[in-house]
Amino acid sequence: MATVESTKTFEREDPRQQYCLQNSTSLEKCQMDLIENTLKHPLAGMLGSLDVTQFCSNLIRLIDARQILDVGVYTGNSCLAWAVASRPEAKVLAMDVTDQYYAAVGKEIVEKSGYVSKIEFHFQEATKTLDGLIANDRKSSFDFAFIDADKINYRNYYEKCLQLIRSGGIIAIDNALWFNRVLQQEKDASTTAIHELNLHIKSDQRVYCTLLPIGDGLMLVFKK
Ligand SMILES: C[S@@+](CC[C@H](N)C(=O)[O-])C[C@H]1O[C@@H](n2cnc3c(N)ncnc32)[C@H](O)[C@@H]1O
Repeated sequence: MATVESTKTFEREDPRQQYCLQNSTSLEKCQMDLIENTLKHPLAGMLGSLDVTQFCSNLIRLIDARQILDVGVYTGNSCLAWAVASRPEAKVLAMDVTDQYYAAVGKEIVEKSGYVSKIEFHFQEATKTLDGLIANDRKSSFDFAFIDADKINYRNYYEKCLQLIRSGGIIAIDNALWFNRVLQQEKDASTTAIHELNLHIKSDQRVYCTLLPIGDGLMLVFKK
């Protein structure tokens, strides 16, 4: 097993963060290989924070999630992590508007990892994939959802995932602090979308929530 290393600049530069990662469960070699390959990609900043990926893997283990939604594949870091963390018969439905990053960086590693049969990829607009699942009677049939795609659509992803998740299931929303921009007075469109979703979730009577300051902020939503 490879040791957990940091991926984001703010993780690499913070000794406290380093210590936490070094004393958390290690990732499998296929995950570390995928991370290393992704760090060479020009858009490596899109790679999920390691502490978030690691923590969500343990949530998946905790609730024994078997039907998992992954909104935003990029090179495959998050969907591979959910496939590793879940039991062999579990399925991860991974969606992205494009397969270009996955095809160029992650595909070969994921296909050799032994976990690829657990992942079903849908490369099109994520709202279309989620609407298709809702129309196909998959409401309340998923245990865990990870939202990490375009921020402007976060509210749409949240509402659709909430329909698809069962009572007692979890929705994890990444980048909930958006590099602390949610704290600033002036907000661009993505920051406003994230901030308004945080406020909406906080007052949403259908769920309990905790906004954690790990990675770039992780909003955890527990469906009542
Ligand atoms: C931050 S990256 C995902 C990172 C990944 N979850 C990880 O852990 O490394 C965001 C991804 O969302 C995808 N995306 C952007 N707009 C989208 C849309 N409308 N529908 C689906 N995916 C979209 C991008 O192509 C990109 O791959």
